[in-house]
Amino acid sequence: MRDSRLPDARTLAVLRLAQPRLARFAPGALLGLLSAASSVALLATSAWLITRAAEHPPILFLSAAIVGVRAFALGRAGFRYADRLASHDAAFRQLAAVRVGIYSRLVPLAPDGLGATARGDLLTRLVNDVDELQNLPLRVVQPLVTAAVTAVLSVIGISLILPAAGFALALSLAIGFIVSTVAHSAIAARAERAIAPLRGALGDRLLEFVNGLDVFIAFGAVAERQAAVDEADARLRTATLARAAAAGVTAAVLSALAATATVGGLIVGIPALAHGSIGGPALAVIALVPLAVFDVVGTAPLAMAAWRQVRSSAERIAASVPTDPPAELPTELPAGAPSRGNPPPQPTAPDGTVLELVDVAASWPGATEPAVHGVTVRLRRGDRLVVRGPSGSGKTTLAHLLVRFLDYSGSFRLGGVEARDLPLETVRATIGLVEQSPYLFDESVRQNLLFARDTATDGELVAALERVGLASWLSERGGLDARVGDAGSLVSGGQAGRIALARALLADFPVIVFDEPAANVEPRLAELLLRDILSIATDEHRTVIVISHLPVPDALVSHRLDLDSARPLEAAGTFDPTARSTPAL
Ligand SMILES: Nc1ncnc2c1ncn2[C@@H]1O[C@H](COP(=O)(O)OP(=O)(O)OP(=O)(O)O)[C@@H](O)[C@H]1O
Repeated sequence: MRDSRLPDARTLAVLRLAQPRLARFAPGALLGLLSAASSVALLATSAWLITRAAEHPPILFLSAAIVGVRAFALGRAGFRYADRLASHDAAFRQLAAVRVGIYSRLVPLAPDGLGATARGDLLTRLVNDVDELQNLPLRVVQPLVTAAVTAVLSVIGISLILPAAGFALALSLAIGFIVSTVAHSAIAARAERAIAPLRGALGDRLLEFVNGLDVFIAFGAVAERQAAVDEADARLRTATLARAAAAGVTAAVLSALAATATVGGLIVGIPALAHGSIGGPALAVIALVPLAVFDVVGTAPLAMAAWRQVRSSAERIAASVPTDPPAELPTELPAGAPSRGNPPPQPTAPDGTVLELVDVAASWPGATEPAVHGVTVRLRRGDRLVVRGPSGSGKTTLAHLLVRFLDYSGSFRLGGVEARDLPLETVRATIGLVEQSPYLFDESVRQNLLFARDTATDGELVAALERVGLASWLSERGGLDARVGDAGSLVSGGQAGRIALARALLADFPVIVFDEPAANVEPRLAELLLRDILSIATDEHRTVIVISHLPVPDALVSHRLDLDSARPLEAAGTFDPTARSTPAL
């Protein structure tokens, strides 16, 4: 059985991270215990008081109990409130640590180590599964501790009044716990373990549905995809219903056993009353206290159920990040290690070289063959390299290795320093990548640009937009507050490309790589965009690498690189740095 297995080491590490340390957990647990004890004491004192009052003793004999009832009633609510504050505060703080822990393990994988990860499922792991972990302290550990301590103290208390009644209470509590836990597990264990993965599947299908809506509408596949979402939703609902049914059955079993415990107390208590070994008020306590104790102990079977869900979420979180990142991804220098070369603020080697690749190759995670290989090129400040090659020849792969999304073999030097000896941050501050479909945030134009340099003034932002030919567009749209829409849906492909260019200029990368910057632009405007990119870069003495299948005039190009996958391995992509301005395409 799956539940009987111990969680594996990675799941245990996630669970350990989710459980607040003792100093934080103890105040909430103690307050919760005081609240539960107040509940039981309130019922015991009330039962004693009402029965004793019926005997008409002098009021003096009742005053302590009257004060007790008030104190326990107030204490129960007050301790419960304080418990909620303390235990939720501890759990939420812990969640922050869990989230930061997961993000810091995910970031080194992004973006190329997450290619095979379903984004909707990843989102539910980061949101719902992490949220589920708060239940470890709140709904698993604390209720079990409270239930166990309350049960033991109540059995001791009742045993002091009448040992046989104490034994009856202990027996019914044990039976109640075992029967309700087994019943709950039989009805809902499988569903509870399935809820987190089913939630992930639903998130995934929903995200796919929303993201691909235009394609689904165009191909008449909306109904089919909607059915897929409905099916995932129905499976999740079935599992949730099974969980609710199990909770209902558990509550019914516990109520029945609480009543049985009361009857048991009366069965052993009435003869004791007849023999005069206990009084009427004590009998009332023996008969009624089990009701309050079962109220508290009844949370234990639900805690076992919560444990199944917490464990399933912890397993999913542990599995969302591989133990060892794929070898194809770059590794960061060890923390605190000085970079083996000086970070190049002006990334120019003494001989004037900005960037040099010698026999460079790179592979995608899990691939058996390198996607690009044998690339040799040397660029100086202000050089403009145009890379071309057939589809699949490794142009995007080259762009990704240049910004260190992928690791490389061979030599890749930046300002004379081997790139793998520099912190990733330094490489990415030196080389900027403008991707084929540049991502625009659903924000104003201003925010999309400030993202590159948050200290820029409005004047600098407008100047950057003017520089990339967007001045009239900007005034038509009403200035920097204009929205660009979700993923740039309110701007054209060419405008998005220009905003991305402005962003790269503002970020002030000494080297900028453009991956098919004109891919989504009609031919005439595409040529104009390419021209602008290369001439602006020339004016600003930046080094520019443009991946493009479109012809680029010789006058704008200083180097060309052909990545022809049809060529033999040793000759592919080799560029002779002495041969400047090779024939135009
Ligand atoms: N994320 C990825 N995971 C695994 N393999 C990939 C990934 N992206 C690309 N590849 C593979 O790497 C090889 C090179 O792809 P790449 O995208 O670099 O080519 P490209 O020259 O940019 O093509 P295109 O002109 O069509 O954009 C291809 O065989 C491709 O299937």
